[in-house]
Amino acid sequence: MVSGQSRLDRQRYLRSLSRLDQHPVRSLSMQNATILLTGSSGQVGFELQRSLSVLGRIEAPDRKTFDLGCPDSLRAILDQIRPDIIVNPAAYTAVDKAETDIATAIAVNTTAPAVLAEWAAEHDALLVHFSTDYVFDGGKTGCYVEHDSCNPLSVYGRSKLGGEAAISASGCRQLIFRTSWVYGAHGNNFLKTMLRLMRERDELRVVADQFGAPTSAALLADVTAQILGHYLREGRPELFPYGLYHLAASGETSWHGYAHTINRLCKIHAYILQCMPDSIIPIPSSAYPLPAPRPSNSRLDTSKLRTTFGLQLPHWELGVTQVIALLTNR
Ligand SMILES: NC(=O)C1=CN([C@@H]2O[C@H](COP(=O)(O)OP(=O)(O)OC[C@H]3O[C@@H](n4cnc5c(N)ncnc54)[C@H](OP(=O)(O)O)[C@@H]3O)[C@@H](O)[C@H]2O)C=CC1
Ligand SMILES: Cc1cn([C@H]2C[C@H](O)[C@@H](COP(=O)(O)OP(=O)(O)O[C@H]3O[C@@H](C)C(=O)[C@@H](O)[C@H]3O)O2)c(=O)[nH]c1=O
Ligand SMILES: [Mg+2]
Repeated sequence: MVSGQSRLDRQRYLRSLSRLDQHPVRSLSMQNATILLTGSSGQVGFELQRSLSVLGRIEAPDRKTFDLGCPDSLRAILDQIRPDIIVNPAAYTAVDKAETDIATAIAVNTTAPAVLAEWAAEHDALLVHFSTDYVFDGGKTGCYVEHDSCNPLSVYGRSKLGGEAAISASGCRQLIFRTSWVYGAHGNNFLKTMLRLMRERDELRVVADQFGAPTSAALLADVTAQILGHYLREGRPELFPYGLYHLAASGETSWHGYAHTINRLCKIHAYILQCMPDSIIPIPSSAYPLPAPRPSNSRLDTSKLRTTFGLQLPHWELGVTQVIALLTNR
């Protein structure tokens, strides 16, 4: 039986073939690829600058030059750089602030990706985009697969879903990686907040009823580079398995479990000499009210990505161990 999703994938595939008839396929290889990278000052963008550097020439304009908050200004820069691949980790990621700064969140997370996708469709470029577990409401039992229906609980989630939808509707060559709970040595994240709070406070209270997989920016960047390597080596880009993929580290935990592991690893590294073994208190989400509700289930099923590209996704604790070792100079 052909599922609704497979039918949609097939329709998109046929649409992309008909566009390829109109525009002859550009010859592309690792030697001559130009990659436009957005958000290079962010967690994922920082790591992508490293991992993509072996694949081609990277153009990484800062936000003054390439401001996703002003989507109308983007075409001129795209016409100038003429990228073969656009990699877009830039986003409005302040989940609570987005609840009141709605117009900016939508400009950056929905309208700008739509412009990038239109340009990519017109120029046979590939758009690589990142999205989030927060497109789901968390009500599912078990892991979310790519074609599960979305129902974001927050403005951030809605604006990111809008970006996905616009890219999908453009029919451009596209890879959308939905991921979760990103952290890295560079940039701001929950792991770094915990390290700071563990030094400042005697007691931490962390929600224990939201589940997902902390995913390192380095893992996202490495997997993206692996997959782009396939794309650049593929002699017939019309055969490449474009689409939406869940991409997260394996295993799962709660934010409380994550904080507990950070604390344990810090003890191993003797980073915080006065550790707080019993002072990370599990609390329900209701005891930690925030402007934007978070989904209670952020678990992403990554089978599609692993089987399509033949990749393994390491356990989340491995990346956390590495980042803590980096941050504590061990
Ligand atoms: N962080 C997370 O936990 C998760 C993130 N994601 C998604 O992964 C992707 C990467 O996230 P992450 O690296 O953590 O994000 P960060 O918040 O670390 O970085 C965001 C980047 O976007 C840039 N940016 C923000 N606004 C604009 C703008 N108006 N014009 C140009 N650039 C802008 C920032 O620039 P500047 O430094 O100048 O502000 C920064 O470089 C995003 O798509 C995000 O939605 C998905 C799941 C979880
Ligand atoms: C700092 C802190 C947070 N929390 C809770 C609040 C929240 O439910 C959870 C995570 O908090 P944060 O605000 O750090 O995380 P948040 O900004 O919600 O992280 C999200 O960012 C966006 C960009 C994504 O796409 C998501 O995948 C996810 O990573 O932990 C505590 O319970 N105790 C604390 O001391
Ligand atoms: Mg946050």
